[in-house]
Amino acid sequence: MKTLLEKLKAIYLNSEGLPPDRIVPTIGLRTIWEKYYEEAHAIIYVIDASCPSSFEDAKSALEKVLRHDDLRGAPLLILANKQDLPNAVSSEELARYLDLKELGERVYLFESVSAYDGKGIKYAIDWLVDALERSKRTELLRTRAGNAAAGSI
Ligand SMILES: Nc1nc2c(ncn2[C@@H]2O[C@H](COP(=O)(O)OP(=O)(O)OP(=O)(O)O)[C@@H](O)[C@H]2O)c(=O)[nH]1
Repeated sequence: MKTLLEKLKAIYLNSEGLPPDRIVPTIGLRTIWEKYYEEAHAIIYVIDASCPSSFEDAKSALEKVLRHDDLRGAPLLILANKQDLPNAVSSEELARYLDLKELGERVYLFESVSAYDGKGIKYAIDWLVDALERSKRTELLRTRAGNAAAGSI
């Protein structure tokens, strides 16, 4: 995700972004995910598409995220990352592997991307921006944020 965020900065802010070899690994972030759910407008779930042995874990972690009440109605973008690697599976294949049953009415997209060469990222983020513009959840979060700001004056 960090490599991807640097690429996003590079694409959307026209800045350089850290090169991949300057990005250090995060340790133990998963335990604090839930603290952010309530305020999240969307879910971006990044999967290493070059590593099928990790798909089962990725699937159960994502299913748990999708079951969480605090994320109800949040648009879901699932990124099949590392498409620059020859063994990476496509977003369609990944969708078949994951076979998510918890999608319900949720707006979602599986997209093939590479945080290294930038493939697919603009398309995916443009899709997300559009989904957010139509999202009831975003409307609700904005109203809530507005009320909180008004209350603090
Ligand atoms: N080939 C390739 N490698 C990538 C890509 N994106 C990330 N990586 C590499 O995958 C490893 C993990 O990337 P991170 O961006 O740190 O991913 P993360 O999920 O934040 O990882 P942690 O912080 O370690 O949990 C790093 O060695 C990256 O250089 C990609 O699109 N292509």
